[in-house]
Amino acid sequence: MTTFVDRVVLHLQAGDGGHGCVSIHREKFKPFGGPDGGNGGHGGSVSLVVDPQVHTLLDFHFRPHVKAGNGKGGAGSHRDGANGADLVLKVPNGTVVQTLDGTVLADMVGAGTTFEVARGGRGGRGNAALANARRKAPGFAELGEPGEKLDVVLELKSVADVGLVGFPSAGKSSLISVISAAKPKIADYPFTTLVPNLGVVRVDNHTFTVADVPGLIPGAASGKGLGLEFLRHIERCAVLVHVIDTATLELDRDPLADIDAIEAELNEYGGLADRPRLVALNKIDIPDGRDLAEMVRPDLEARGFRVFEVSTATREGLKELTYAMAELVEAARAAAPVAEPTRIVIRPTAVDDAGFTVEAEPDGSYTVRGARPERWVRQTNFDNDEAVGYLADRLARLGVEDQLAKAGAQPGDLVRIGEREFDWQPTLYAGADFVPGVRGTDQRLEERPTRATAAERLAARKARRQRPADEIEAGGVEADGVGADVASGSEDAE
Ligand SMILES: Nc1nc2c(ncn2[C@@H]2O[C@H](COP(=O)(O)OP(=O)(O)OP(=O)(O)O)[C@@H](O)[C@H]2O)c(=O)[nH]1
Ligand SMILES: [Mg+2]
Repeated sequence: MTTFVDRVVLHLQAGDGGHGCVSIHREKFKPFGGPDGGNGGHGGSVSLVVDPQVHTLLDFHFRPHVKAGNGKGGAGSHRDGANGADLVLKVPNGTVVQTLDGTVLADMVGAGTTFEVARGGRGGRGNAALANARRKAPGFAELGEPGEKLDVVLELKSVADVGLVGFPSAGKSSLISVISAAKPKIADYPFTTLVPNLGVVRVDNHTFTVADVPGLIPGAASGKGLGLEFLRHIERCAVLVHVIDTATLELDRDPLADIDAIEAELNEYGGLADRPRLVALNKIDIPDGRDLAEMVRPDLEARGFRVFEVSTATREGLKELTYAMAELVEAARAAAPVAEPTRIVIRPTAVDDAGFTVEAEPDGSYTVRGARPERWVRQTNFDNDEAVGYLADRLARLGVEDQLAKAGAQPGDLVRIGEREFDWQPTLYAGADFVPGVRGTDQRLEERPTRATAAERLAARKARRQRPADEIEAGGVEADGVGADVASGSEDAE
């Protein structure tokens, strides 16, 4: 059995970043070589790209779990880990990418359009990269970040100039097969077409695309039959053509009733009222059909439709119909902006990428939100005290501690950053990595001298600078630059 696949749920997992390595260079007679732990490789990301050769989402239906490669860990002797392999998935033109709750992430139109859906985790820096003038041999490295993991819905909305609409078996697929090179399945049972067919039609020097979509039945707009799938494809067509079966044997159907039923569904789906429409009365090669077509023609014209009597079997009337299609398509193109060129969909970066927020929760705890603090927490190996100290320094330097204090946090309060919870113990000074004790431990965990925070020291320094010149002269030599604040570096811009 064929499955209708133009909507799939994909489970994506970008690659994890490799861990950074802790290593110290060893050489004979050089017991204290420098740190030489390499960085972890970045995790591979998952991207989608529009490929004109791909027409359905069927492949994803059979393979909904998608994972990009992990980055390799760093190693000693400054060896960086390899990056994980990126994964590029080919999708049909007109694929809409949504989250499970319906937020549109990307609307992929135009060959080559690319969208990075899941970003790989960053590789952790090795201890060589974390070393600086004061922290000469870090006893820790950063962890690799986990890759993004998310579920998305891919939905195909065909992009065609003309959409053929009509009841099942009206002859839509037959029509596209005779006016274009498309060779869809044609059969005398309803719902033969399950996946939309696109055809390219050339009339003189005009070229346009036509979409043959599944048949429509009353109730389609509320999901009956293949209704919504059908309507989704019509949404992007500039021109609609009603294909009507004039020779149906069903007693309760006639061309006027069919058009009413389909218009009612289009109307209920909404947003399609402005599309120009044509009516193709099909199967006039059958005598009863021709009679009926001639009978209803005046009624349809009275309603404002341009009517064409056609037969896909004998090809009668097709030339006039395709000319009229071309005319409407040209008019629609003239009215609409130029077709979108190939473009790259840029992932919207989180607004607060640079900053962070501190929020007091009703239960008395505090939550810190922000891309950087959350990433730093993910990169921290909590089994290593030195790494934890380094995290504390970074957070203090970013101003997280000051904001927590401002928000009213008291020592011992619960603070949440990303997926971690901490008992808040204010770090009393930042940039304190200059007293290496035992490797992998942080001295500050044992002793907590009461000293000014980084911000307080900065303010004090500014105040000193701003003192009038004469006062400084009178006051003698200023001990500028000497004091606790030498330590606050800026090596962690990242
Ligand atoms: N006699 C005659 N039969 C036709 C004509 N056009 C289509 N048919 C027949 O009508 C039947 C249905 O045709 P399709 O083209 O599959 O109809 P459809 O509208 O695509 O149907 P669904 O895909 O089920 O929605 C087939 O048996 C065709 O051979 C025509 O002009 N004359
Ligand atoms: Mg069909």
